[in-house]
Amino acid sequence: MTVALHPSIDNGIKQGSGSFAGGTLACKCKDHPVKVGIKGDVAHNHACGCTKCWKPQGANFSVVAVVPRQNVTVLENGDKLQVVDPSAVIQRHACKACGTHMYGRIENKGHPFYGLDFIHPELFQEQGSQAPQFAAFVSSVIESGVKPEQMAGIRSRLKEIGLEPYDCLSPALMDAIATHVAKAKAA
Ligand SMILES: N[C@@H](CCC(=O)N[C@@H](CSCO)C(=O)NCC(=O)O)C(=O)O
Ligand SMILES: [Zn+2]
Ligand SMILES: [Zn+2]
Repeated sequence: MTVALHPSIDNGIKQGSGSFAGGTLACKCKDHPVKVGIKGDVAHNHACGCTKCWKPQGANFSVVAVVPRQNVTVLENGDKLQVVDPSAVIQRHACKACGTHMYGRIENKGHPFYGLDFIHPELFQEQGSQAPQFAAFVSSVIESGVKPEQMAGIRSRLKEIGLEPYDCLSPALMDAIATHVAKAKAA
């Protein structure tokens, strides 16, 4: 049996339509689900192995992407949201009843990714948003209980479905962070 990464990618990556206009994220509650509206498509969608990103039951990875914060609007049952860890860089607003993370927001204006919110595209009620592009924080799955000897199988399965595995973010995003830091130092 192949290793379970995440239900939305375990049967292969479904490409986005390229013209996704946005949609509605819904939490897992049957009654009074939290709904969050997203304008436009997501960017930098990736599988994330870190311990902080929300993973559906049984998954070793989350699937998480960014959108401009002004494109995110809580539509329904926002009273059920609470911040999981107020000390984290990404403030993840989760449903108190089912635990689903609805959006993660960076409040530190000096952070390289300030202005972007982190969301989980699998929660869209609509199809066609950007597909995952790479896998990040792969080694971090060990912190959630994966055995080091399972890592070769996990990395080869990620490659098999077309997600290059990285142990932090992708080179493009790491370069963007370093560029931001260099500019901040020079200023
Ligand atoms: N080994 C740690 C890594 C946690 C981590 O740094 N996660 C990244 C990526 S989250 C989405 O890509 C991050 O930026 N975290 C900031 C935050 O979570 O506030 C672990 O696994 O816990
Ligand atoms: Zn819920
Ligand atoms: Zn993460």
